[in-house]
Amino acid sequence: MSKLESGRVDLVAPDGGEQPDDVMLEMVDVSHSYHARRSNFEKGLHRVLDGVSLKLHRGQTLGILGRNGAGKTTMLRLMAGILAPSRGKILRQPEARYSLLTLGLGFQPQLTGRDNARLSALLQGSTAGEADACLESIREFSELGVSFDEPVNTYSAGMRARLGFSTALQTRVEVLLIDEVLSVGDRSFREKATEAMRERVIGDQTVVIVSHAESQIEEMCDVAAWIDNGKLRGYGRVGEVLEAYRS
Ligand SMILES: Nc1ncnc2c1ncn2[C@@H]1O[C@H](COP(=O)(O)OP(=O)(O)OP(=O)(O)O)[C@@H](O)[C@H]1O
Repeated sequence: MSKLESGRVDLVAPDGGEQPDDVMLEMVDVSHSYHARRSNFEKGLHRVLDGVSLKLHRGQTLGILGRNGAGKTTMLRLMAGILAPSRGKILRQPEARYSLLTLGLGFQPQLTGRDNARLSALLQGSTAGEADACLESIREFSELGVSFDEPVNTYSAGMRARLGFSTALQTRVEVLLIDEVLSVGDRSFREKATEAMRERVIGDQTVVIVSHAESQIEEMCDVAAWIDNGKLRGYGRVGEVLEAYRS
């Protein structure tokens, strides 16, 4: 893997040169706008991100900070390739897998927890054998007991969160993009989930985390990006960015 890939078409870095192998993702002057129904946005567009540039190196854990509506989830969706930027480029390693973990989304309510877990694993690129092999770990970690084999539409919000997190934890991809998955469930499960995620990010896993829990960002991340009003207001070592964010 010597070059980063932007979307499905651009196979070269913006300057046409080689990107170092350890850069797993690069955002180059990325802006994103949504079509707005409200007329107070210029030309019917709501610009959520404005000229954001950053690089994510292999093994780094990047925390994204910002107030409600700052554009954090949008940024993760752009990084995952679910959204295409309105302007700028997002470069990825062509052979690496990028997976966005969010809770509560993507479950088929009529299917059981087990079948949803299997489906998620398959959608994230596992083979049928790999998906089946991780079901027991998911059942055990989720502590759902017999409910694991009940339809998800009978679950409470907390039970869905347990299933979502336990499934996400099994995901084996090169770049893990995590949206607020550690802020749900009851306290004991949250602590267990945080500990499991901490073990995961300490290794050479490349991770991007969005969380409103500043302490989690401080503890798990080595770099942070602070998004404010669509712009990158701070980017660098987590301690320094957090200090600026809090002041
Ligand atoms: N699909 C969409 N269509 C139109 N506007 C959207 C869409 N998704 C998000 N937005 C708007 O974009 C802005 C940023 O949303 P985003 O979800 O990225 O913020 P966030 O920082 O993750 O917020 P929070 O911390 O509240 O989860 C918000 O003003 C939101 O209303």
